[in-house]
Amino acid sequence: MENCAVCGIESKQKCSGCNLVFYCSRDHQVADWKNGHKTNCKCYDISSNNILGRYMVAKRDIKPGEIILREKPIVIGPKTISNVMCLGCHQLLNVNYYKCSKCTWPLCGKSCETSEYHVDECKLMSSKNFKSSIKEVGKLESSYCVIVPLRVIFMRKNQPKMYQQFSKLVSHIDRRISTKLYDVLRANLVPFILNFLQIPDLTENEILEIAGILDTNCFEVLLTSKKVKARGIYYETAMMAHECIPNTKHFVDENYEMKVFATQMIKKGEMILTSYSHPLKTTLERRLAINLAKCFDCVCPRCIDATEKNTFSSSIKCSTCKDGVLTSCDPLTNLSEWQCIKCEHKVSGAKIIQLTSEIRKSLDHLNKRSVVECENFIKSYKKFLPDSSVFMMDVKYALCMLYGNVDGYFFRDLSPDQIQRKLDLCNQLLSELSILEPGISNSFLNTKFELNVAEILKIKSQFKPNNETSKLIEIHMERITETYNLLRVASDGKALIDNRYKKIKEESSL
Ligand SMILES: C[S@@+](CC[C@H](N)C(=O)[O-])C[C@H]1O[C@@H](n2cnc3c(N)ncnc32)[C@H](O)[C@@H]1O
Repeated sequence: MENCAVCGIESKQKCSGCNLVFYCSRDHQVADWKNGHKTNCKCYDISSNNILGRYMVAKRDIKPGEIILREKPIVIGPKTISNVMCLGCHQLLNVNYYKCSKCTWPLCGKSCETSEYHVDECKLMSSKNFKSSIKEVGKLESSYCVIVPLRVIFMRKNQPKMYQQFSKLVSHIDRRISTKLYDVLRANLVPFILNFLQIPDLTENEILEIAGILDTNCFEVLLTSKKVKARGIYYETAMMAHECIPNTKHFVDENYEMKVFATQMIKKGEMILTSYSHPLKTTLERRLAINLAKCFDCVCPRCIDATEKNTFSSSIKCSTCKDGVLTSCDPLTNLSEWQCIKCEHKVSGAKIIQLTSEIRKSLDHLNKRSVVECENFIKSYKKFLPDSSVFMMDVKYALCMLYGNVDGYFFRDLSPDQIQRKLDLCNQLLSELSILEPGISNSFLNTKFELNVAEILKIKSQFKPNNETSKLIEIHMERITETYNLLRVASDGKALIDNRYKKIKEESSL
């Protein structure tokens, strides 16, 4: 029993937000909320050290699936280089887009001329007689690089407190300033804001600092159902430090609200971590991308371990003994030699980089909607890549989703061999994902969902309906429902999941 935070008497009820403060009654809870608990009601603290800067730490044990925080962006808009998009609602546009009648930037329609995101920039640009040079869709446009910095500059004037918060974020400008991208920004973004828009009381350094903060801290805002592909600053979310095997996942909902949830148990005092990269990239790829985008060298437990927790997910098969796999002799040095764990044959780092970049290119061009192409990829690369390679896992994940869900491979079309193939792929993937993306990540849940789908299809294809098979199907259906409920919490594409769930429910009751 704890004491009520307001009157001190013994109380059982605790705040369901932070689980840390107790109240004797609803009235005292409401009073405390108004009195300041609203801003303190968090399950995390922000700490800092010399290496990470600020980072998030759990104030109490956080269970898998628990929402750690929700927040709206302090600024949102197009990426530095973007496909043609509406500056009002941020959806990608097709050929017949509308041009703002005042500033001529592409919009989805007249209604977005007065969108809260667009009005300030529209007023300023039209007063300067700006004409957008964007002509065609399907091309990446660099002129979008001015929009988010401009929105931050408006924040500086209209919401000074928020801007103060924004300016405390890291920019790594010292490292960025000598890059090609910042040469381009200095030559285009800076004169546009200072000379063309003539915004007063602003220097070149301040503009580049804003760009640096955006590049270091923005999250991708991806809403597949609404065709939105933008970036935004989520202040609290940005406090999470990086590890390549994180303990959280996040997604942005249709109101641009960020939700961060725990994928594993996070014990009191442990860091709350996100990944700035992708789990299905090799160590070299992840470390290079993080260095470029976030300006630090990752030395997390996955990166320093050449075997990546015995998954060998960045490894290449040894062409000498054909039995072992090659791992880097020093995973923190890009050009380090690689050596076979069985025959000790050595290969230069340059050769490994060349081979993996060729495989990456081939994967980037692969049509992941085609079962045949995905199966062919696996066949062709089997001689170079172990089953647990990130490239293989990527394609296997696509296949797990394709069997049963696409034209020519719907439930009724699958042969017993194809059902078994789906089952094997799901099982292989789950054992690897449980190490590289443990807990309730989207890919783990989707694979688990599809594994139980395959189990039901197998039972139905092998046995005549009877009490025993009905019971087995029921067990798998229960597991599917459990996974479906978690998936609905953990992702934004709810319609797609609902559809998959409806289909298997119908199939299992036939
Ligand atoms: C999105 S910010 C995180 C918040 C930031 N630490 C702050 O104080 O505002 C990303 C930056 O945090 C630091 N950081 C995060 N994770 C790190 C890690 N694992 N190792 C080193 N630096 C890290 C790097 O400076 C990185 O560019």
